[in-house]
Amino acid sequence: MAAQITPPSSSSSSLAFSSEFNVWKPMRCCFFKWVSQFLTRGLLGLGMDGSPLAKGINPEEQEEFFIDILDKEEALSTLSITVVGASGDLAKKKIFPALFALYYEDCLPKNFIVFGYARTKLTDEELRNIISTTLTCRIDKRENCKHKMEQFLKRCFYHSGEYNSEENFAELDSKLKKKEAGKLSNRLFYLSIPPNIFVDVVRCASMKASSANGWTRVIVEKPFGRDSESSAELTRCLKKYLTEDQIFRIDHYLGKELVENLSVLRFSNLIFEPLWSRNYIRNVQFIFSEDFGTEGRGGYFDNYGIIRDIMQNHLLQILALFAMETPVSLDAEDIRNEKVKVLRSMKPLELEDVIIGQYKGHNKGGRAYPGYIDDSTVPKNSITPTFAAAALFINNARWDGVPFLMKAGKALHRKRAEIRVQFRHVPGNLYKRNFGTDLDKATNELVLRVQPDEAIYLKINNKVPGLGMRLDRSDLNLLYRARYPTEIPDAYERLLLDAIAGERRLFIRSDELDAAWSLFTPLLKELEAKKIAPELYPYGSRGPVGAHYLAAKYNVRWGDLGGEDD
Ligand SMILES: NC(=O)C1=CN([C@@H]2O[C@H](COP(=O)(O)OP(=O)(O)OC[C@H]3O[C@@H](n4cnc5c(N)ncnc54)[C@H](OP(=O)(O)O)[C@@H]3O)[C@@H](O)[C@H]2O)C=CC1
Ligand SMILES: O=C1O[C@H](COP(=O)(O)O)[C@@H](O)[C@H](O)[C@H]1O
Repeated sequence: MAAQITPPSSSSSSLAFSSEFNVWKPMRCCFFKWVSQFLTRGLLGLGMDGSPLAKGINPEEQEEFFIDILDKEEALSTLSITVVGASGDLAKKKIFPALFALYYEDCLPKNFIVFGYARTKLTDEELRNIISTTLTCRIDKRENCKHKMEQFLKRCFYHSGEYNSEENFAELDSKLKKKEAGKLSNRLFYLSIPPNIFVDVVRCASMKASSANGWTRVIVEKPFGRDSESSAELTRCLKKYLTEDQIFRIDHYLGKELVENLSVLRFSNLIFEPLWSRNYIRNVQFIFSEDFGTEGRGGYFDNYGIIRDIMQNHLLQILALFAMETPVSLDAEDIRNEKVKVLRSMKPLELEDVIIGQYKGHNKGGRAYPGYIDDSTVPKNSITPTFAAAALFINNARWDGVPFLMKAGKALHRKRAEIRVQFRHVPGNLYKRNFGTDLDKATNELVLRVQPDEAIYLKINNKVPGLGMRLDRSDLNLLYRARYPTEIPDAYERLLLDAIAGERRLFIRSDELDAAWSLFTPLLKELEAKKIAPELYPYGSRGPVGAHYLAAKYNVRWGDLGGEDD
């Protein structure tokens, strides 16, 4: 009987010995052990003669043997990544730098090329000049950085074309083919473009620039529609040209280190999982704040607003991961099945459980900060929310009655994203009288600070050292920069690597998307139909007071506003 193999828990558990296994370096570094375990204990265990194991050679020789196979396979295949919308903000700010970081870390296959595609007329050299300004060696004081950048830029090319022109995509295809030089070609398209042209690009790319002999995948950026109907329509149109397996809907919050760690924390530590329910948890808070406004993205933002921009996707995805039942395995489908179940167990949001706000101009320290409607790309009478707070509930046995609060806002007093878990009071607490009247302040709180300054800390009650019996609140604090010397990779690096590996765990499946929209669509329609005016809050403030009333309605205090840097 073949021995049981446990796939690695990191990003490529779905890699199997299929055609996808046309081998590149990250698999070597990250999964070599698993690969060799599989081969030696699996295939070889089934009695393949001539194997290194059968020949009785040592582990180093085995490793060399497999690396040799991987090298041979790698030499025969290519990866072409086309960034559609290469002239845009996201491409420059995130995608090219993430690709370079992967290259620097030796995580891209030996044969890879990157193509920028957009309408703007640029030469290869001009694209290289533009992107070179945003490439950085992620980790300080790295050797060879300049040389690596030059090598990376030599692999970057540009093709100018219209987004709805099959002819222009056929030209791209010819250029790709030339560079791929007859090897097995895998092609990844990253749609870093406004959503109104997603379908045109997918149509042209799939018809004229799909790989003829390898895989073709498309990373789709948000927004995935504005509501249930438009999202379903987008999915329907994308599926005319692509299968669900080819579509990688990206939510970059799922690629953040602390979000990735949420499941590890919960499922690999005995102390958390037993507490993870209504029996011990009083409420959970998902908080996103930025200390800047829509600067430059007002045109896009005004059509969406903060609920669609942050809550319906980033915060809801984290909530689903937080609240899901234990998945059968770490496989993408098992995890996404559990997330869908949570989303489908939730009550759609109602107006009375939501408050919205919009930032207004404010003078501080002799500086004038503009209001949202001062943005030249925003209509003067806009009532689009730049802040929202909401209370959500999961109607299942684990979470019945527990408020899940979300808060998201732009132009607030600081930049922060965190998950806060507030626990119940200690029943019959022996030290009750030491806490004064405010027992809520004495409950435990677990905080996962997603950014900045990643940390996990647990607020506990502790005796102040000394002869008396005075208690205070202290933190058991896992501050990442103090504990881990390595730089944390950007979310886009992780997600790009996963898309290349065919790992779908951190991408949104279409039924997840439908369930997410079902929760928010009725509310969004009501807000728009009733033209509900947002509560104004000053740029750089802590947001509208309405958020406090909403929390108070459910006996909750926002954990991020507790003082002492919370
Ligand atoms: N920027 C960000 O921080 C984030 C962006 N996103 C999403 O990523 C995608 C890309 O974002 P971003 O780079 O900011 O977008 P941009 O507005 O910068 O657009 C990207 C490129 O698309 C082309 N383009 C822009 N508007 C139009 C239009 N109306 N019709 C046709 N082409 C157009 C332009 O290229 P050209 O004129 O050369 O063809 C532009 O350089 C969007 O879907 C956005 O929602 C998601 C998260 C964060
Ligand atoms: O998706 C989006 O995210 C960014 C915030 O991302 P972060 O990784 O910098 O926290 C937000 O500014 C933008 O409005 C939104 O579209």
